[in-house]
Amino acid sequence: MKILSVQQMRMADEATITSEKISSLELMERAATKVFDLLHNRLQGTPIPIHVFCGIGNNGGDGLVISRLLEKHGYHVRTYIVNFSDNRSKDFLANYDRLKDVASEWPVQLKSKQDFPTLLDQDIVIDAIFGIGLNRPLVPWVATLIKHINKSKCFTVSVDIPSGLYADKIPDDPESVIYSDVTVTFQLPKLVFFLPQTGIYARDIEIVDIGLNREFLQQSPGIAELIGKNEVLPLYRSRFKYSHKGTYGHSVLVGGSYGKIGSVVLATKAALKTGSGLATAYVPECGYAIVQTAVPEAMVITDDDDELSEIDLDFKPSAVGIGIGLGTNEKTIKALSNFLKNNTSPIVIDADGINILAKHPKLLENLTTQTIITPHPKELERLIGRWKDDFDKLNKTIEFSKRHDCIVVIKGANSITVYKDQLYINNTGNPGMATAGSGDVLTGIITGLLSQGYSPLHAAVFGVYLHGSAGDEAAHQTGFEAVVAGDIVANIGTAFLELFKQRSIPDKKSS
Ligand SMILES: NC(=O)C1=CN([C@@H]2O[C@H](COP(=O)(O)OP(=O)(O)OC[C@H]3O[C@@H](n4cnc5c(N)ncnc54)[C@H](OP(=O)(O)O)[C@@H]3O)[C@@H](O)[C@H]2O)[C@@H](O)CC1
Ligand SMILES: Nc1ncnc2c1ncn2[C@@H]1O[C@H](COP(=O)(O)OP(=O)(O)O)[C@@H](O)[C@H]1O
Ligand SMILES: [K+]
Repeated sequence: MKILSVQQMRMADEATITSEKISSLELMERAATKVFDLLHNRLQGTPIPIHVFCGIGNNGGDGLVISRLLEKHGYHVRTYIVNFSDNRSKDFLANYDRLKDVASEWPVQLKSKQDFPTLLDQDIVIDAIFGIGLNRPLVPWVATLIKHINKSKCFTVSVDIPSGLYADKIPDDPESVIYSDVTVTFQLPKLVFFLPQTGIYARDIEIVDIGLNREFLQQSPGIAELIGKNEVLPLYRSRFKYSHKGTYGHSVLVGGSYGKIGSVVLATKAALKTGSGLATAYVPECGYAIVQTAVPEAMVITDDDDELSEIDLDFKPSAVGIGIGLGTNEKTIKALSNFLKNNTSPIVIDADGINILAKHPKLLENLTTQTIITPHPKELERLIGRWKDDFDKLNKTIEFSKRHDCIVVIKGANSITVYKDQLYINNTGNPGMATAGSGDVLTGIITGLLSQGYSPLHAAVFGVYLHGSAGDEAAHQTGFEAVVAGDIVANIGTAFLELFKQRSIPDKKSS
């Protein structure tokens, strides 16, 4: 699913209004009705007090439509107008008039702190103060109103975007943004919902289709792509009946040091479980018995040291995953450096491999095109330097990717794969995956996909998706806390099966 910029969203609005020959007021009615339907569906007429806070722009206009529909359906509604400006939008005013016809109570005008209502814990708040039109810092009393709403324990539903959150930059004051329980967003998700600094405000997202012009949406380049099942299914390459293990490539996992051989075990298992035809672990001598015992399906090549001092292969691997548990001593740096100079196989670099690149940036010149680098935030910082905020982080990563023609997977809750200007935001995974060795499994999965002939970009995007999906399955079985990296490996198969699962249709009652 595409993610558009604010300007592109506004253009999509216009394109819809023109092509359908409808007014913006009708589009507002359509959008807000979708929010009402969702609420009504969940509340089923429950007489809970609902406080609808409306700004004076089109987000506020949506709020007024929602208030009117709630009133019509007998809900206990109180509407507030947050008068942060006299510049009321045309569609806000039209809906203001329409609300007055049905409202049992006149909307309450808020102009300062003295006007704030008391909110009880069990009440519901609809947040329609600011939408994607927020373009400057809040005046102090509106910031205080947002804090007042946050302080209450009301269940808060934000319309389109939590108020106080810019769609395209981080907030001026992190405390002056609505922490919404559910954000009902129009047509497409917003980039800020998936960044660590801003995703915290939109805990749960519901995307409602408001019928924006399909042609425009398809043609619009977007600023990022949200990766879900629909996006990865076309990437999947099926296996042929007359294939053999050679068809699916030979993965080589290079890494490990004394006390860190487990990382290579996890990655090697993951490569095999992802479908690599053959897998070889290249480890120091101390890892020999461990890998042979833990992964009998794999072959092992050793270096006669406790840390790798040479990486010498007498065959060309289909794919290489390198850096896991590697250590960063001088002889290992030399070994990696020599290896990268001569390597022409598709490659994933992780962990200490990244740390070595960060310390010796000259090595970046020797990377094969579209090398995949999979840093966690600390490793990324070593690689690209400090960033001001999450947007700066993305820009610096884009810059790095362009400069070195590499694919960078920024790992985290929503891992983001960056290739030049393109951002792919992953939507699988869970906090149970914040556990030792989880990243080693990802390296193995991506290597396994590369070995089967997936292009580097597809291997990265699909691999990150599968990894998260396997983690979701693991968490489903054990709960977040008990997930260990081995459970993610064990569920890679289920993650593949899940791709082809049809949604179950409820059984028809037998007559
Ligand atoms: N896109 C879609 O598909 C559809 C969109 N729809 C809805 O429209 C929403 C966007 O509406 P919007 O453009 O009227 O802006 P909104 O967020 O209501 O802000 C109001 C105005 O406030 C101003 N302002 C900004 N910052 C300020 C500040 N700090 N303090 C004071 N004032 C400030 C600024 O105006 P300015 O003063 O700069 O002229 C701004 O325009 C969108 O999120 C969705 O809910 C649907 O109805 C239909 C389908
Ligand atoms: N809260 C989270 N939600 C989803 N995925 C997560 C979360 N925390 C970590 N992960 C995933 O787990 C992996 C952790 O990688 P990494 O930090 O390199 O672990 P390790 O070095 O222990 O192998 C990444 O793929 C990351 O995206
Ligand atoms: K809002």
